[in-house]
Amino acid sequence: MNLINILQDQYVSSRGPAPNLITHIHYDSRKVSQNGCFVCISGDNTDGHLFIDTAVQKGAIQIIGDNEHVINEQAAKYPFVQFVLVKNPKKSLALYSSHLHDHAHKDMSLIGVTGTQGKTTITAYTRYLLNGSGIKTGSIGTAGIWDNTKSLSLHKSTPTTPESSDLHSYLATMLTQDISTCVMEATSIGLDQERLHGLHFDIAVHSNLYPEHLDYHGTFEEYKRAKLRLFDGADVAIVNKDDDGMARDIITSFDGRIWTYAIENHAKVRATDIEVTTEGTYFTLHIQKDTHPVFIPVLGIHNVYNFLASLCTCLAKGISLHTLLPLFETLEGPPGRLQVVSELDDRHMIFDFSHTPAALENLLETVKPLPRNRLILMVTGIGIREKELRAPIAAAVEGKADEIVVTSDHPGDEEPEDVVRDVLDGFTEVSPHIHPVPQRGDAIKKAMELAEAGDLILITGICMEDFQIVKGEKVPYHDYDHVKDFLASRMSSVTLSQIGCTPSKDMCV
Ligand SMILES: CC(=O)N[C@H]1[C@@H](OP(=O)(O)OP(=O)(O)OC[C@H]2O[C@@H](n3ccc(=O)[nH]c3=O)[C@H](O)[C@@H]2O)O[C@H](CO)[C@@H](O)[C@@H]1O[C@H](C)C(=O)N[C@@H](C)C(=O)N[C@H](CCC(=O)O)C(=O)O
Ligand SMILES: Nc1ncnc2c1ncn2[C@@H]1O[C@H](COP(=O)(O)OP(=O)(O)OP(=O)(O)O)[C@@H](O)[C@H]1O
Repeated sequence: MNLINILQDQYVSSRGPAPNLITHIHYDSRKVSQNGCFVCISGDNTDGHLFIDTAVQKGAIQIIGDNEHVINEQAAKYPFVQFVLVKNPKKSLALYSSHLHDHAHKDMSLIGVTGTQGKTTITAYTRYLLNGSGIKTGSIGTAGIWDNTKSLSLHKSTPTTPESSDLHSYLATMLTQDISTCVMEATSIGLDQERLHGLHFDIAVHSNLYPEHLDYHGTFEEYKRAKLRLFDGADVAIVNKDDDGMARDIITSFDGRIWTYAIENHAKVRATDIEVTTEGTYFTLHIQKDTHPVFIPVLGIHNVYNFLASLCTCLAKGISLHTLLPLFETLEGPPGRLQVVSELDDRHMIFDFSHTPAALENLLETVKPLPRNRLILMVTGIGIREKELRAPIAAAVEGKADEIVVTSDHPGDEEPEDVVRDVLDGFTEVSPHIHPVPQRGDAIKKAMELAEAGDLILITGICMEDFQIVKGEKVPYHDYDHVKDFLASRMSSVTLSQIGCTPSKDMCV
């Protein structure tokens, strides 16, 4: 085992016997087992160097860290274990993980997507368009780990950009399925924590940049700096010219080829004459001097931006517009992002992931132009996190819908009634049009009961997975089951037609 080959410039020195075989690598002592390598990472709460004893007890035969004093001390205590001193444990974790997975990423084309909003959607659109063009493409991000056809049931240790040890194993899994391209979300936190260290991106995609995660990054400039790292060394940059946040920074510093897209400004690829309907969005697509009328079955101007980013990515990959054009009208987004689930006779129903006051305000702006009668809105307080957002959620939506159903999502250790009460506290007035319904499934039915002909039912919340977290347990749960139950009980014959998604269990749960 040549540590310099594996750890490259991160290697400093080593002590103790070189292991014959390392079977796995982990940054959490609790997850290490026989013949493993444990990487000590200094975090926000604690320091991995404190858990070397546990890792050795669990079977670690190699320890990597950057605290020379602790590494030397522990090497004397455990002479049968190899201790490796490195410059940066997170970069070392990435390089070592790549080695353990035979550098699968080098046999794949990687596309990274970064920005404050739109990453999940751009990732899903790109995956759809590339697969439709005959390029076997997987994806990694908030919507899960996907091969070219389905979501894979692989464990995720982070919400969006995986730790490098997981990331390399996902890529290796994809390669065994002959997947040649992977499109992945690159979050500022993931980039900052070196989860993508050592990967080469053929294409780096930018959506937009607004202040977010400032508690983590400290300043907007640091947040931007983290995002810009995706573009270091990439061959092609896809840039949203309408974004004031970081478009200029990329354009002025990027060395490779640049594809720009925009709605407001001049760009290589542009959309004009946008018309949003309940079925989807019509616009004129401009690619340099050529124009094409286009329909995509998704809603919202922001999704036109996301589509343009994905289209540029495909064009930059060398796919012809001729190949892509027929795919537009069946474009599929990620589950629960303005997902038009069904036309219930003469009513409309949309699921959206919005669960913060800002996202709900955005969502309500987006659906404003849609032709409809009344708006029936379901909002949720979340039990397992963001308790402080419950009352502000009420403030964000008060007076903006005809009927508001308030419910709970992932109640966790709390009673759903208490979660709902916290949301209700945020309304300034008591109203017969505000309906507290603590159980999420019952709340969906209530929203459907309230709707009449021509009404739009907007179901929001984070319940995109197939479970609810209740008292520490993952309880199986699907929103769509409640839609179906309601329809079965109330309607003799209904056509559920999908726009922008395939009817499936993972569609709206
Ligand atoms: C806030 C944040 O980024 N946390 C990450 C960070 O955790 P931390 O600094 O709190 O770690 P810590 O608890 O101090 O522990 C330090 C080290 O000791 C280890 N440890 C700890 C206890 C023990 O008994 N044994 C042991 O080995 C820990 O595994 C860790 O390696 O370092 C850990 C190890 O590298 C990460 O797994 C962890 O991500 C957690 C899971 C997470 O959820 N992060 C979120 C915020 C995140 O990354 N989100 C973004 C999306 C953001 C967006 O929405 O845009 C993402 O890309 O997923
Ligand atoms: N291009 C965009 N511009 C502005 N807002 C957007 C854009 N794309 C999506 N949004 C808004 O952000 C929400 C989340 O979209 P999406 O999941 O694609 O973004 P994301 O960057 O992956 O965020 P997250 O990591 O929180 O999932 C959408 O429901 C929509 O309200």
